[in-house]
Amino acid sequence: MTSIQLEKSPVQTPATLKYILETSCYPKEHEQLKQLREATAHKFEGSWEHFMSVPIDEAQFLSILLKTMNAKKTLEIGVFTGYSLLATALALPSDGKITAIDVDREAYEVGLPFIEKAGVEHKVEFILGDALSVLHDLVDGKQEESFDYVFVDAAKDQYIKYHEQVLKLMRKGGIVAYDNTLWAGSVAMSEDDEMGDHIKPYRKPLIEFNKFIASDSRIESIILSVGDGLTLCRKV
Ligand SMILES: C[S@@+](CC[C@H](N)C(=O)[O-])C[C@H]1O[C@@H](n2cnc3c(N)ncnc32)[C@H](O)[C@@H]1O
Repeated sequence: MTSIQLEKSPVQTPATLKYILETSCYPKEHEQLKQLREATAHKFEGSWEHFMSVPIDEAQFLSILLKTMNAKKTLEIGVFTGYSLLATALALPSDGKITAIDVDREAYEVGLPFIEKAGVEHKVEFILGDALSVLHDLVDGKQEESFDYVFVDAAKDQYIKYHEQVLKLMRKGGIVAYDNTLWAGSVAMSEDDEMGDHIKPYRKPLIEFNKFIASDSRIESIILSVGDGLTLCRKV
């Protein structure tokens, strides 16, 4: 797992990231998160999906953020096997809720036993479906201004569209976190630079998203150099 995270980080040197993981992250990782991470690595070994879970340092950062802001009602867009979902559920109080959206139930079911073993499945409502249409349903279902925190980690070319709906759903002062906004460093490269085939298609949409967010006066925002780039937005 260490080597996967090292390949994934566009901003840390391998030595610095190894140091962060070994000194700060692995010793504090919840046992069920560790087991979920290992089960995911085993199930998807050798495939590109191997890289989809959020890195441990990012999950631990978000966990502290959730606790600091006393978040209770949360939303996750893009679940995969549930590493960020379980990290969020563990950070919420016992009456906290996380609505989790994904088109892939099979992947969610890989992580579900660990969510159950951690005793936090009662906080999770999994909704199978396309994120954008579920977001519209939530808006139509009168859930506006009710979410404290939203984590976005699904289709990278839909982020601007998600943003419009998410802003309606979030309360003032709420936080939305967008994952992968540095996209393996490609957002800072030129089109002709060498990059993997899986990186190219989403480079431009993410550059556009980053520009859009920087000029959106409805939020305060910052791109953090955590993991593959994490943009935090606070609704003003
Ligand atoms: C990067 S993974 C999420 C990783 C997850 N946050 C974690 O920590 O393990 C992206 C997920 O988004 C889902 N996804 C992609 N497009 C989607 C869409 N249009 N609607 C809902 N889910 C989508 C994929 O099925 C995949 O599980």
